[in-house]
Amino acid sequence: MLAVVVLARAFPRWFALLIGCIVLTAIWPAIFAALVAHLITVLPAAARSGPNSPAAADLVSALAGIALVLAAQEITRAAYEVVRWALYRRYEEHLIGRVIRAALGAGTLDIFERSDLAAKTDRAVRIAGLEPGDLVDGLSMKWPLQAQGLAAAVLVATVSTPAAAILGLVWILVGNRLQANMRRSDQFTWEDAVHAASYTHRIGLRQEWAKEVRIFGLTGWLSDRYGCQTARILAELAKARKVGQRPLAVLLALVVVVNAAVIALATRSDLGVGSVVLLLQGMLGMSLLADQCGDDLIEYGASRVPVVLELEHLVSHHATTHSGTARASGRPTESIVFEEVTFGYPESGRVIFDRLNLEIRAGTSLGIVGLNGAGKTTLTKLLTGLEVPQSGRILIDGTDLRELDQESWRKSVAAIFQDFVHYEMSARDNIGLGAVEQLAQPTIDGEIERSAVRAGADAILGALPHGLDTTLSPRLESGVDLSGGQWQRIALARSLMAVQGGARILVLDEPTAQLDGRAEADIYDRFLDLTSGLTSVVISHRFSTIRRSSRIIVLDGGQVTEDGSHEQLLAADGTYARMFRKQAMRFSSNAEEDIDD
Ligand SMILES: Nc1ncnc2c1ncn2[C@@H]1O[C@H](COP(=O)(O)OP(=O)(O)OP(=O)(O)O)[C@@H](O)[C@H]1O
Repeated sequence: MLAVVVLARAFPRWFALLIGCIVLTAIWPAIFAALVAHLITVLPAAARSGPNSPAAADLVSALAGIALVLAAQEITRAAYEVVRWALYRRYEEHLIGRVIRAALGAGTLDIFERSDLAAKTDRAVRIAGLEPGDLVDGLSMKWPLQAQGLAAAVLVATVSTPAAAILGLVWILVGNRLQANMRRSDQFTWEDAVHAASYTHRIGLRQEWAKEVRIFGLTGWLSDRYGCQTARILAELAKARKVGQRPLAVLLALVVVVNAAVIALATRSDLGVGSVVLLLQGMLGMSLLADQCGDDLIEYGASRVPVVLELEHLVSHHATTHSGTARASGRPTESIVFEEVTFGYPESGRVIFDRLNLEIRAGTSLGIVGLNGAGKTTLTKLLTGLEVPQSGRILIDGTDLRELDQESWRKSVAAIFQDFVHYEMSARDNIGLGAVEQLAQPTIDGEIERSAVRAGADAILGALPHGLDTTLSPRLESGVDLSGGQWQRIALARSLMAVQGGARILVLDEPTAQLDGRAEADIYDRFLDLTSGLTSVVISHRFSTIRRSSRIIVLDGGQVTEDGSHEQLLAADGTYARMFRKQAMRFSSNAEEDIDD
């Protein structure tokens, strides 16, 4: 019912049209039955009294009426299909759009990380997108049949009201029992078991997992596991279906008895032939009151709505606690200050930063060094507002980040993380999404090409078979794949688009790890040039990259343990100097040159 209310409120006019079509779909067969009964009644008199008699005229009118009803039925059916399809598409777009808006509206990553929110988010994202339009299809199947069943009951009532009432009651009881049986069997199948089985089969089929699945020889294991999971679903289904069969059998026996009783009474009474025909047609039609056609689709489609509403509720509550209204564009002009910032990921129990203090002057470049897990990425997530400190403040030109409007703050920040997205879209979109509001402008291709040149990605674009229109995915028709290093240059070009679009802070979290040392050095030389005047934060395990930053900090144990230029840190002869020397030795022996201890 809730899902129907959501549907009707979202598209009141289309919903009203659907109801109109359903009512017509039910009315035409009832009128048809009444006309046939009338035809049978007048037929003998018309045959007796000749072609010019009133009875013959009556017969012709009945025939014309039948022809009109048949035509009207076809027209209604065609209109019904148009309305059903339009409502289906609109509703799908509406509900999936609500999930996307809710998931993105959260702003921070809490909805994926906090256990009380993550499970609900995952469920909503997983379930809500799965053909919510089935609700419309189900209603479009079920309601016309129910309406036809009701119209048939009216026909029976014109002959005998008690017969209509008793038959109606019995058929409704049968319908309810069938529905209860179906619900019981669906409860098991729709949710987690199906999800688990579908995850298993996806492991075997996803391209990004294909190498590992083959190398570890998982094929047999996966198909066995999938087979077991499916067999379990089917066994549970069969078990669930057995329950409730006995009361159903009793009800069906009652249907036979009541129908037989009504027919016996009708043959004994002095009903005319027309009334008997009407009664029989009505009795036949009343069985539609118990029809289950469309029920599973309705259940399936309607089950999407509560999870979407729940996600919206959670996110709206959460979003208001984390977003302010102060304008962020143009900031920072002075500084970013971490003041006594304490942060740990929800659920982990581990404190990553304990009263961290750090000032980043606007317009400077900061390099961050630290061992794996020291909190480098976490620091940039706090800076970009993706995570919120448990205590302490992050001040942007003296204003608490929480007081800034988060949407405009995000526009001020361009960040490329280690796990940046490989969009299965055109090269144009892959770069242009850095400044999404410019994507529709006619000058966008020129801007994209400029960013590509700056990121050293122009040669990659030049080699694409359809230029910027080429889809960067081998999975899609005429799409191409890129190497890890080529993807990184594309991602860099995207971040430079964001800078062109007005971003004042650029965060690069090791997006060049797959480039060779020389290519990386080349990119960073350009990068520092291009970002001079902007605030940039670079995380890298390579000293050849990090040493180019005017200021470098070492993160250790949730604190800044060293702070200075490359030369100053070498002179201080601390952790940085030790790590640098170790890497320099490896580098000179042509080995891996990552920061590692
Ligand atoms: N979403 C998360 N939920 C829980 N713990 C997390 C999450 N992300 C990171 N962590 C943990 O927080 C700590 C800091 O992680 P972070 O990614 O910031 O380190 P890092 O210095 O960037 O490491 P690396 O050099 O390996 O990239 C690690 O112990 C990590 O396991």
